Amino acid sequence: GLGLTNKKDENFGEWYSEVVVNAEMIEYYDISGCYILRPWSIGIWEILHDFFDPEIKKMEIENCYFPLFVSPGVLQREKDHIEGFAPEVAWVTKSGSTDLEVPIAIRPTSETVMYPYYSKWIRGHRDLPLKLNQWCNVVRWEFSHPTPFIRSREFLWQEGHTAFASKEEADEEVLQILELYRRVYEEYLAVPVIKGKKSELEKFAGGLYTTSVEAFIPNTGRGIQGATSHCLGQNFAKMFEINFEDEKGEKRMAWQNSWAYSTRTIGVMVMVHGDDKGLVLPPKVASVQVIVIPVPYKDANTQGIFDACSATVKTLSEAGFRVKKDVRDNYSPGWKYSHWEMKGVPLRIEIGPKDLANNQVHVARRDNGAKTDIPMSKLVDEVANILSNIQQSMFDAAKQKRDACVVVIKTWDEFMTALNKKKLILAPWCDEEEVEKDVKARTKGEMGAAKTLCTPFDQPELPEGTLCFASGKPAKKWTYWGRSY
Ligand SMILES: O=C1CCCN[C@@H]1CCCn1cnc2cc(F)c(Cl)cc2c1=O
Ligand SMILES: [Mg+2]
Repeated sequence: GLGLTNKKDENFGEWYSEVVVNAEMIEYYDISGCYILRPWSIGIWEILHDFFDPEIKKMEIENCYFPLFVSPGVLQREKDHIEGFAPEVAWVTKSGSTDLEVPIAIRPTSETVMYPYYSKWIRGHRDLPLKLNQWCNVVRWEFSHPTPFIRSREFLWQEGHTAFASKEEADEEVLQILELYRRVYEEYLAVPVIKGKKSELEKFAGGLYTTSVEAFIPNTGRGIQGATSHCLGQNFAKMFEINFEDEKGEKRMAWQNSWAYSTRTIGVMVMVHGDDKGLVLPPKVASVQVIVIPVPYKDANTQGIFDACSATVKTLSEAGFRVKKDVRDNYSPGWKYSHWEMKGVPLRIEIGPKDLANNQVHVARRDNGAKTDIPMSKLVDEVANILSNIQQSMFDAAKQKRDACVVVIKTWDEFMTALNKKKLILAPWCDEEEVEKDVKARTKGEMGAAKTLCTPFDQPELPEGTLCFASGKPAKKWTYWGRSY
């Protein structure tokens, strides 16, 4: 039948896999860790792009496209950050039946592809700031459990790579981009996120500091990095000789940032909002916001009903809504209700003989199942109100649920209790790397170790004398901890 066989609160992993397939977002592919992204998910990706791309253009960031392939010499240039990643680099070793002289890597990220050319293009201070972005795919041959959207061997992302004359400019942009990532999650995907700074252990090793927006999946009790905005400092400038002559003729090294969000955003949205009837789409990212379904009854003015459906589609699309009608004659209305509920369409409009007679439509909300009648004369305004109410209430519900998972702790025992109850833990920490490593070692297990997720910019009051939950040393900051993806 049409329904899901797995329940979200019973077996989450199987539920998730079923939803992404039944909602026609994903098709599994014969190469492990790779997935087909069908229109229902690419439609979401396009809507997020259509928000983010104009925003970075306002910041005078330009799009470009660098090659997929990385020559080995260049990849090895960035010693300290790639050595840990080497096993996940995919290589082209042959063309046809002939071995390549030198194997070529496929980009897992594009620093080493782009920065030799940043070095060439940046000579004087007038060449700065250089601000480029690319929308592309990247390949990382990960071995940990693949999950559609969340962890795949190939994924789509945007990667921004910017270079400035001063640290101040770089610092400012890091936070501007992070705010855009917050908006992607909170204003579009209706997913609450926490803005913060990564610890020294969790940050991008090649950079100076890493900021991120952190989401949380209540069902698994795991945090997930939603998007990331790094200040690279002058580390890559040193390595790739990206320097410039300043106004005084002094030779200076550029200050750089890099930042990305990926198709992982879509998976987080599915996990947070989905229910036992399938996907639940926030209206702002729904490629179909309203589905119109005719409910003919015997021969009661069937043509009139179909005409009313067409008129409703016309009125709503002219008002700027993304609306479709499902007039297929080989499916019953009931089948169509389940089908479009599975696909998560925020609002269903039904038109039957009674609706026709009363010059009204009957609507059903996907998020809370509420049903009501709307006079045709008020169609546009009512649909607008309902869709914006759905968007807001989905965010509010997700935020309430996430906040209910947060536990503030002071001691190790409280930490372990909260961890085993799948909570998002806010703890006072001495900010020492050795202590973080120690917590990882002490919480190792098949569920994965606990780690820091971020140190939130929004710091609660830290009373004098508060001690670190793990080391007993004086605490320096409140930090979010938990298991993660
Ligand atoms: O997160 C971002 C934003 C967009 C541009 N890149 C940075 C850092 C990416 C870290 N990272 C992440 N994964 C990697 C995997 C690899 F195989 C290799 Cl060789 C390198 C890396 C790697 O540097
Ligand atoms: Mg990785």
